[in-house]
Amino acid sequence: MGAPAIQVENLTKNYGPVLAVDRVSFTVQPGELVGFLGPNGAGKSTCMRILTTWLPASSGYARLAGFDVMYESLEVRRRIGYLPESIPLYPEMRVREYLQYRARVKGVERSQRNIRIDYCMERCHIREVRNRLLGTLSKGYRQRVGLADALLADPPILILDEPTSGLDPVQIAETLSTIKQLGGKHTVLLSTHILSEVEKVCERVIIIDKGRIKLDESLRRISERKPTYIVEVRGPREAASAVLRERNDLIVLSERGIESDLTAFELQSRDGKDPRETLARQIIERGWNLRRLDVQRVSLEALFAEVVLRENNHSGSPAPAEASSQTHAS
Ligand SMILES: Nc1ncnc2c1ncn2[C@@H]1O[C@H](COP(=O)(O)OP(=O)(O)OP(=O)(O)O)[C@@H](O)[C@H]1O
Repeated sequence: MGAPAIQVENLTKNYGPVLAVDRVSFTVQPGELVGFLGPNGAGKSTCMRILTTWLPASSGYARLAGFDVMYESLEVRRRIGYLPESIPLYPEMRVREYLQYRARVKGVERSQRNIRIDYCMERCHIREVRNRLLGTLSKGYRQRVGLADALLADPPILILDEPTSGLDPVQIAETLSTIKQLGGKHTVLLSTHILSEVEKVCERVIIIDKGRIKLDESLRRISERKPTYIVEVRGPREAASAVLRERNDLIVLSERGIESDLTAFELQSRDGKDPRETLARQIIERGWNLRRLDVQRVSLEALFAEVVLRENNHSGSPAPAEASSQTHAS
């Protein structure tokens, strides 16, 4: 295998007394589509600015396509497309004119310029605004012009800082589908606040909080993590607890009284086998009632809650285990 597309080693950034990025290390292989997730102020934009050579690190290093961001910044810039969080556009320029200017700056061959511009406008759904002044565009269209700009020179690596910010739901769906199609051919590092976007588009997630990496795992492995079984039994609590704890194939993660004779248990299977049917039989055979028996798969939301929210929330309330359709991390 050649050089990783992105290699980050002990990257640290201080803004005066503020430690924004704290010894961050990760590697992204060519063609991977990685979600970079974290609450506000986690350090995502700072990392992305360092990776795109716009900001020097205080210590540590990063290499993109094998080139050092600090000492070989021109080589790095040639190989990346960057969509910053706020896009600096020239308000008096028209969309197509702006992309022509950007294609020139990026050194796209003259004979290829119009082909690339048309392709990127099509991909980013901005053909209909190609003659509009940038200053008159909505935030959603500005964002998509920024994405088209990032794609212009067909760079192998795309660094996208909140590409769906300001878009309406239809535009979000279109942009996510565009980004998904870019994976494989391009390496994509995508920062977002929205967990469901990562689930829809990415193969892997890196969660950063307070400048430190809290999780770096593929979504497939997350989905393969052992599920939790929720059982609510109406019957004598001590006896019900003893029956569940006697089973060698189960781990009782928690036990909580809901009413005087109603108890909720959180269980995990030791051997990976689904224990629901045997559990139901045991409970019914003893003449108790089974009010609830379900399985909760590990979701990104639950993991996010575990690694970020629980630590920040000193109330100690347990993390929710089920994903909602769209959850904002901040
Ligand atoms: N120029 C700066 N000067 C001082 N502190 C800064 C500067 N830029 C960012 N910070 C601080 O560094 C930390 C990380 O900020 P950063 O913008 O990288 O986080 P983020 O994860 O991108 O957040 P958001 O999602 O809100 O954009 C925050 O505490 C922020 O206040």
